[in-house]
Parts: sequence; C-alpha cells; structure tokens
Amino acid sequence: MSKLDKYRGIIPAFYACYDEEGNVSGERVQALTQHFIDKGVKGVYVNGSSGECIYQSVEERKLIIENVMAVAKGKLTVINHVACNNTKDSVELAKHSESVGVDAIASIPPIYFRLPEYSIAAYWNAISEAAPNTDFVIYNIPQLAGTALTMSLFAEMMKNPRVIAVKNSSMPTQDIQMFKSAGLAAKDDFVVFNGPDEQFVAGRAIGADGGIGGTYGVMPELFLKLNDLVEAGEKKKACELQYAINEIIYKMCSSRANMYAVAKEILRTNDNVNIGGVREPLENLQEADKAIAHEAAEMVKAAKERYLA
Ligand SMILES: CC(=O)N[C@H](C=O)[C@@H](O)[C@H](O)[C@H](O)CO
Ligand SMILES: CC(=O)C(=O)O
Repeated sequence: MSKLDKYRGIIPAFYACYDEEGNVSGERVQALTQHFIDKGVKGVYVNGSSGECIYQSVEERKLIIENVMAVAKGKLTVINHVACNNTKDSVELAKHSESVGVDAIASIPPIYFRLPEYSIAAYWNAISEAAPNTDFVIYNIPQLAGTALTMSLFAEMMKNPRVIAVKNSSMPTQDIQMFKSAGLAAKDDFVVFNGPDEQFVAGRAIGADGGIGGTYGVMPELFLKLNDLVEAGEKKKACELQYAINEIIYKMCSSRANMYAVAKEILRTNDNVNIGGVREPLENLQEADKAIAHEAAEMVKAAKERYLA
C-alpha cells in the first residue's frame, strides 16, 4: 500500500454551490459533500474549473473548503485547487488549506500573461512552500490556461518533494504516459489523473491512476463502474460504458447554457440536490436548456439501469 493510494480512484470535480441569490452557500456545500460520500467516491477536487474558482473571491473559496472539510474529513480524499493567478492570494489559500487539513493542494499555471517557465515554477513552489506538510498537484489544462506543462518545467517541479501528481486535462493521452514515466523515474511513486472524462478508459489504459472529472458529479456510479471494469481488464464492457457516458456528456454540452448549469439541473432532477445556478458571465438555463438537462438526466438513469444491474 502506497501513501498515494488515497488518490487512486474516482474523484469528482466539486461544483460551485450557490443559494437562490447567487451567494456561496456553506449549507449546500455540505449537502453536496455528503452526497458524494454516500455515492462512495474516493475523493473530491474542490475549487477547480468546475468549482468556478476564477469567478470567486479568496474569502468565498475559504468558506467552500471549510464546509467541505466539515463533512469530508476522514471520509474523502480532498484536493483543493488554490490558484488565484497572483502568488499572494494563492499562497493565502494554500496556507488556509493546510490549516483545515486537506490532503493536497493543486494549481494551474498563471494565466493571461505568457510567463517564462522559471516564473511558473517560482509561482508553484511559493504556493507549495506555504503548505509545507501538504501534497501538491500540478494541474495541466493548456486549452484553458493557455500554457502547457512542458517536460522541462515538469522536470524542474520534480525537485519539489511535495509534488506527487499531475492532473492532466490536455487532450493527447500520450501526455499521461510522458508524465507518468518521468514522474516514476524521478520518484518512488507518482500519480497521474485523467482529465478528459470522455477519454477515461484510454487515459487509464495508458497509465492514469484514476481520474478527476467535471461530469463525474452527475453520474458517479457510472464512473465507479467504469473504473472497476478497467481494473478487471474488461475492455469491451468498459468501452461500451464509456460510449454511453460520452453520449450523456455530448448531450450536456449541446445546450446554450454553460455545461455546469446543466450538471446542476441534473443533480436537482435525479438526486434532489439543489446547489443553485452558475455565476455570470457563465450562462444559466433557459427553458430549452432545461429540456436538454432533463433529457441528459433520463440518459443517466437509463445508463444506470443498463450498466449497474
Ligand atoms: C476542459 C475541462 O474542463 N476538462 C475537465 C477536466 O479535466 C473535464 O472533466 C471536462 O469537464 C469533461 O471532460 C467534460 O468535457
Ligand atoms: C476537473 C475539473 O473540471 C475541474 O478543474 O474542476
């Protein structure tokens, strides 16, 4: 058993939880956390893209992780994404994360300005130093961040003993292999998380230890089953379930509204968990989007009946 086994499995990306006025709701954060515990997932990835972190204040992000920890402590592996695009605020969130006892902190690179690699490394290392007893996860999501994790930057970050994983959301699954191989060459153990939910089976096949995903939250049972099939070497069944999951994701992405608004409507419909809407400029649901969300919710139910029997 490795110290890093707590990261190996299905880790839903936590959604932003708002009240009816659009304010962060601690109560709803706790309800969603409990919902994920009941579903049996390995952990949660808080305050990431799916958590709408780039539209939230430092204080709101503290409130969110405090409420997650109030329910999840000892029951889930908790990874808190702390990047704020400036070192000072990110350091503050890293410190706070350690004080509330998260398992790991994570960070994207700084966005907007194209910074040299030594500045990105300095940013990540400053954040990591602010949580000296907490694991650190590099978040590689070049299509949104505008900066990719290169092998030279990765090699530089391997010098930091707290860096234990990459959450890889780039589209080439080969990137997973590259980080996994280089990580294991540098350290006794190293974790790579699959990012693109639509490629879970492929990502696991090429070396991902598990996954962190933005759509797991509306169908955790299906991803848990998918992970079991991969572990059992049931390639044909795994592909069949992956295809069914992908149809659900394509449906979720077919609305005018933001995908997370659709995800929240599915949670309300299928699971009776109400975490509000999305924060502007993300687009909330109009009637046509609600119909799409309800179709997706039905597809989730049908897939559960078909594949979990
Ligand atoms: C670009 C992006 O946001 N990727 C997420 C994290 O890696 C995924 O989990 C997606 O939300 C998911 O694959 C749906 O497209
Ligand atoms: C995985 C993902 O969607 C997130 O960063 O929240």
